[in-house]
Amino acid sequence: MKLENDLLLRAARGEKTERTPVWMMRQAGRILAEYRAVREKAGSFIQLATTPELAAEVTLQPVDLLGVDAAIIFSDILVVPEAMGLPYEMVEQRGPVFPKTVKNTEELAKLRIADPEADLGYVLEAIKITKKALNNRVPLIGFAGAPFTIFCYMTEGKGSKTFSVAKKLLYTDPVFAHTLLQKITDSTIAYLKAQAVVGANLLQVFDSWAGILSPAQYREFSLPYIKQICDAITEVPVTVFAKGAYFARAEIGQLSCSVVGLDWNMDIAESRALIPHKTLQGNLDPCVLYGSYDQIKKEVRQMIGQFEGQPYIANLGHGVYPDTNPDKVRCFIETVKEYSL
Ligand SMILES: Cc1c2[nH]c(c1CCC(=O)O)Cc1[nH]c(c(CCC(=O)O)c1C)Cc1[nH]c(c(CCC(=O)O)c1C)Cc1[nH]c(c(C)c1CCC(=O)O)C2
Repeated sequence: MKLENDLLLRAARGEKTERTPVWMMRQAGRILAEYRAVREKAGSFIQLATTPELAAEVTLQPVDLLGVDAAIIFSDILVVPEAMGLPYEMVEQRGPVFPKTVKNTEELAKLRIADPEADLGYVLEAIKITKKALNNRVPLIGFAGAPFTIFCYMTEGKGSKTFSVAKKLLYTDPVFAHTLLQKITDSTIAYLKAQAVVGANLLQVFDSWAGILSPAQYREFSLPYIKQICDAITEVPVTVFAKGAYFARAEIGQLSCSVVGLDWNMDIAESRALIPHKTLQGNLDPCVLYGSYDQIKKEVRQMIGQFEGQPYIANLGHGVYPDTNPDKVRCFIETVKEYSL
């Protein structure tokens, strides 16, 4: 079925579009009172994420309430470790915690390759419900974490500024690290393919912790696994967003993905020179949305002007912060829509 608004997909394929498509990482979430109400009703983040009807409901909210050009399925990157046998908890005000972690060969041997139908059926069901409710209005984005970012959580057990427990393993036991990374990669490929089969129109890979690695470590422990994912996913376009990996932009540009996501530390002109043949996505500093309406309009126009001439999808440089005023978000989205390339 043809989508009414397929700007995102055409831009992802490198086609010229009548205007720039726009969506926001973390658009389905706490910025919206309507999200907070559904989350309240669900009882917890995990209840919400594992109840397909409710996950679909909050996925649709930003399309209806903010006017974005794509929906992104409401879930989390940490559902993959859970499907491999390592459950997580979401602690209020603190974030995700894994009661058990993986640090040695015995623990690693107990993990399975995720079976999407058996272990992640609730996400696939949420995608099906969302697709029906969207009724071809806009594309639906599916996603997964990049293997290195998932490795960080599975070994460290919680968020961290340095992820030094995870990084230590890269130096002390590279064989263990590669074996775990491969298991995560195999699980992720199966999961992303399953998302495409049930209707995801584009898949984004989030390497949120790429920036903690040295260029050499990134080349050894992250890029080869993202490459496997990009090569395996032939069903729909893929976006690679590697937060903080400014040093690897040229190599990321060589992957067989369609879109490269930029964070706000990445200079736009420099990024275009390094990645000339792909669609770029990004990269407004989410803190700009704390500014005045005039400041937001000025910054957004400046950003689009710098991307002009290359296929482009407007977004923030990372997820929107939960205390952002939704009216400022609407200003961001409207300004992109008014500025036609
Ligand atoms: C690293 C990472 C995680 N999750 C995710 C990433 C990669 C993207 C990034 O770098 O931000 C991805 C993610 N998590 C969530 C989405 C939903 C879709 C979207 O709107 O983008 C997506 C794409 C929902 C969520 N995932 C989480 C929330 C907030 C929890 C809540 O609503 O109670 C939401 C809406 C929780 C979460 N989940 C995670 C953390 C560190 C936290 C706690 C921090 C926080 O609270 O924002 C892990």
